[in-house]
Amino acid sequence: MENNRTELEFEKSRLEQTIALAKEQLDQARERNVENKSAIISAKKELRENTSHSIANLWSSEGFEALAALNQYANPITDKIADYEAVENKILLLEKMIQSPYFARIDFKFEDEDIFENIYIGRTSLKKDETNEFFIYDWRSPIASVFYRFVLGQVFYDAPGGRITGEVNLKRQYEISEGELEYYFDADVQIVDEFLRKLLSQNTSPKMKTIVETIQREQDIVIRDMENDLMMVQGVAGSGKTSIALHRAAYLMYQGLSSKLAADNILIISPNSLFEQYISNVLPELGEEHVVSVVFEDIIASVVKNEQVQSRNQFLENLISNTQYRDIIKSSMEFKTSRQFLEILDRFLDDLPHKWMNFEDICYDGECIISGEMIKDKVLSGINETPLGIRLKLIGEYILELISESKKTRLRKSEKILMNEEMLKFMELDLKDVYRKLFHDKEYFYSLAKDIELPGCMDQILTFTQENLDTNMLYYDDATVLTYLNLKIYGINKYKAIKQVVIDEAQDYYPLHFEIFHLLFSKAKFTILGDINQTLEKREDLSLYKQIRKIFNKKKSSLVTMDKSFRCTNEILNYGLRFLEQSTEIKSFNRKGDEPEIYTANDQISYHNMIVSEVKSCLKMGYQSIGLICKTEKKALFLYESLKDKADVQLIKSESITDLQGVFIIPVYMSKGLEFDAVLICDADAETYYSQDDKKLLYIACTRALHRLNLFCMGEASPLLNK
Ligand SMILES: Nc1ncnc2c1ncn2[C@@H]1O[C@H](COP(=O)(O)OP(=O)(O)OP(=O)(O)O)[C@@H](O)[C@H]1O
Repeated sequence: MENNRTELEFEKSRLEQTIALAKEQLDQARERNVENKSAIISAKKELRENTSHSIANLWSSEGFEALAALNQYANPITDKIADYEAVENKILLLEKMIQSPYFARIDFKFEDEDIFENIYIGRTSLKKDETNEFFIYDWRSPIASVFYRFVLGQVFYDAPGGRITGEVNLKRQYEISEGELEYYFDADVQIVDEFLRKLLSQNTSPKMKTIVETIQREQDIVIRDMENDLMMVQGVAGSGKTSIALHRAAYLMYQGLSSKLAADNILIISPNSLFEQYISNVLPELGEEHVVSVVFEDIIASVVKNEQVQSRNQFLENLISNTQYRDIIKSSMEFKTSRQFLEILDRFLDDLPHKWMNFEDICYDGECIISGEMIKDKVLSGINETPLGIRLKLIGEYILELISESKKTRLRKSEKILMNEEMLKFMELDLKDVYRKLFHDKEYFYSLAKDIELPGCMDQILTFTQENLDTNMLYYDDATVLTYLNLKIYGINKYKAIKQVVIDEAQDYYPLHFEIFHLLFSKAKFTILGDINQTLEKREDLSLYKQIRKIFNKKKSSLVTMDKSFRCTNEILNYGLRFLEQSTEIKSFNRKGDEPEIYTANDQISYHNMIVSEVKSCLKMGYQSIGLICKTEKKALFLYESLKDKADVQLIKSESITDLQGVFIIPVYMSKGLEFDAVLICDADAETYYSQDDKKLLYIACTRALHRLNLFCMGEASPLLNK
């Protein structure tokens, strides 16, 4: 008892000291930014006073001096602004730190020393400048890995200088809020599990949360991996893949301090904007504000310009809806993103300058400057070193030089543009037009596809694509192919700086997508996370990861499997398992809840009443996020129209961006990656869910629920619900 009291006193006093130090540094940082601010204002004034004339004259004969003068005044401002921003960032971190400086402590003794040191671990580090003493270690620091990976006893961790061994005789966890120590406990496996179970049984928040306090050993191994150029994770629903992806990005940033990795060197690729919004809090909470995140459509838009492209959500809506086009859309996507079609595309690319370009003689003032045959030779001679589009540009410039020479004077800019538009037009490639030709000339298509295995419905795919390409919209599958062709023909510089790419929900990409990632980020390292059981309208097995490995062809790669789900209760997880064809080993965190129930109604009114009554019960139970999942957007819209006057519900459509707090109606493909306290699968009838692919949708829908899951249907329940 006495001992406990002194321990508590010790912890309280340690917390006070830590907060006092953080406050001192906060005051200093604030002071510094007051100074920075006034320095920026006066430097700006000086710039205005001394350079206003020069800016106006920038393009005149004294332009260069004006520019130099401008630089002389502008550079100090830029430096001050950068410093101001860095200090602002520090202020934010310190403000958070004062509220809750650390969450864990380990007492660690280095192998060759006698004394155990108290290592406090928090979201960011705190060091006393005068003594260099660490009051808090960042959770990403090498020594902090001991907390995540070991219980008590002999331990080790890998530091930049090599492996360090030692001993741990205490592991303690804290709950500190608003600067007050709420409680602490000394951790052994059982207590830690209990702590985590309690944490997981809380209600979800509108945005994804960090998990720094409870990262599991196997998760930590992936987060900190620096050995592999390609790290792949196959993890069951709710096993923490997205959490790992984000914590890994934060870890890479921390590591980047020594390897000069900046925020714009990391790219996170998310499945859609809603998901992007859902995860947008995690990195800032971990102190990393600026990591860039994109969705695949952003990539398409940056490569295929000036086209109206069908969104992925629109594509999925068509793919999943039970319309006459469902099969052909699916076959077309599968084929166009397959290795077989890739081979055809590569043959087509080789063929472009032979078959699809007419090289004409270039004549100027009655004189033949260069023959078409010669241009063609030049194009073909360097085709392996430089992409075709770039080569054509270079040769175009060379021809303009030849014309200048024959004219014996330099061509003016306007003349060059005119010649490009008139004489060299045949050297331009309109890729969409060329791609259209591939599908319009069936005989040619089949000649290219010689010896390649084609799907039985190849003819239908050709006709379907022809028709689509004749519309104003570029369909998602064709836009993906055109992105590939564009990259092969022109290359791209935009993503040259990217050194680390993190791809979540990898199971939804096809081989062609991975080829595109490979072309875009040829020098980058990849972290790829997915679940072969959560595909949309496609079958996957572990060979997905083999394919990825083959496409990226990295020196060192690894595949880690995660089979423990942190999200759902036992009952929900077990219910979801019935939809998996392959027997998958999934462990739950042994959290208990109610068994999911199926409710059927014979008419619309009682069907809607049942749903409204369940929503009310969920709200009464205190659940803050409730997801009403429908198969498609069309069905979601219909349900919304029927319920909106009976309950406070919101509809999530293709491009909705919102906080997930409240009651939502959402199509299943948009619910991927998200989670809700309670889920109602609203259209679990036999007409809606019937195929093998639909089973995966049901699996995805069920595993969105943390605490409560129920299924509703009008008419006959889907036979897929039977075990
Ligand atoms: N180590 C952990 N400690 C606490 N919570 C965790 C941990 N790992 C995961 N979780 C929680 O489990 C839930 C699922 O995590 P996450 O969304 O990252 O899983 P996922 O594998 O990406 O799921 P899905 O594939 O179904 O989208 C989240 O609420 C997350 O906070």
